[in-house]
Amino acid sequence: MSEDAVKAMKQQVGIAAAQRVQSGSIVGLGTGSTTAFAIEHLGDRLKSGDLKDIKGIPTSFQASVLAKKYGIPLVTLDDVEKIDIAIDGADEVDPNKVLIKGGGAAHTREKIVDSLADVFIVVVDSTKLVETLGSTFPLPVEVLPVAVSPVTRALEALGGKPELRMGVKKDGPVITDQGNMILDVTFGSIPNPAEFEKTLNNIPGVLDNGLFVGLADVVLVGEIKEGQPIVREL
Ligand SMILES: O=C(CO)[C@H](O)[C@H](O)COP(=O)(O)O
Repeated sequence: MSEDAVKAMKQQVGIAAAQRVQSGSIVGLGTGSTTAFAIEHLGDRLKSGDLKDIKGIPTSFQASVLAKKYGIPLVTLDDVEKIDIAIDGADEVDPNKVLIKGGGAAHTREKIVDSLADVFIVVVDSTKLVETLGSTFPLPVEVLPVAVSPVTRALEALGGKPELRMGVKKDGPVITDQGNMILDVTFGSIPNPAEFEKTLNNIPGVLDNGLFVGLADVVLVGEIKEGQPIVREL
């Protein structure tokens, strides 16, 4: 599939999710290129007056920068008791709406925000749909820098092949918004994600992993049909 086609699907699905936000809502703002289209569209709706009085809770510096660019007022988790709706992308989605996230190294904060939302909408293009999790994308695990070596060994003992994520246009490892590091772990497949999510998070030094189990309420999928981007619900 061409880059332009993937971008068109991401844009369409981002816009579709932003259309579901109602005035007065507290909105969790996810991270990534698909959510960026949703944030932009929320800004457009605020500007046109179609949407009023929303407040965003960003899941990363990226989301916060985009929200400011598009005029979305921001609040923190200390300011609100609940989040009405969260919109976030994913790297893999299985038929049970279980996700792998963390391609943007933001999954720890994303899980906090997405799990607090009354409605969590996942926005993906059709290339993200898989039968078995872990088959196309390694599982990101956020790790305290001092624990990278022991956590690497623990992940290997669980059958994974961990690789320290390295920066692009930066020498050395990727440092997350929280000051930690990311191990991208290839498992080949993850047949029991609910149990595995807990097993991984029990390793001392692991902050959180990219498995999102039982959190997604709605998955919107961007597809190309007869040459045009369309959106359907999984
Ligand atoms: O989990 C994420 C960031 O940590 C992203 O939502 C995920 O990587 C999808 O990104 P994109 O929309 O750019 O494909």
